[in-house]
Amino acid sequence: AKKAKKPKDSSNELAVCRVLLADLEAHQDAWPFLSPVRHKSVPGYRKVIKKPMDFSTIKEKLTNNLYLNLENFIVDVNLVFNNCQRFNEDDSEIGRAGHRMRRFFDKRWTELLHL
Ligand SMILES: Cc1ncccc1N[C@@H](C)c1ccc2c(c1)OCCCO2
Repeated sequence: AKKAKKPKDSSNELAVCRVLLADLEAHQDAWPFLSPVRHKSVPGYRKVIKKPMDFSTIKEKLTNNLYLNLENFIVDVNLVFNNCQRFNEDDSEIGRAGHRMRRFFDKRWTELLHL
């Protein structure tokens, strides 16, 4: 027989987003991602990265209710990490920080969702 699917409780999704963002910002490897990349100090960035994203911009969007659900929030967090992988060598300070932050995020949100 078909297993009854658990009803999705979306009421606390935005609270989960706030917890996840606070954890990302507090991480020791978050430093490259805390504020927007200033294209004047990073030559070529504006040309290569079409959709810049960073944790302070995500916080702003969360505060202004621009995320309708957890999915939209996760899309922006992954944009931070995908931009990082596109622009930075894997074997670089920022590249390594990006990989460590992505691993941390993936682990953290699956923990929170499996409570
Ligand atoms: C996430 C990311 N990807 C590619 C380039 C930079 C960044 N992050 C920005 C915030 C940054 C980090 C380190 C920096 C930097 C700027 O200023 C230029 C001088 C070196 O120090």
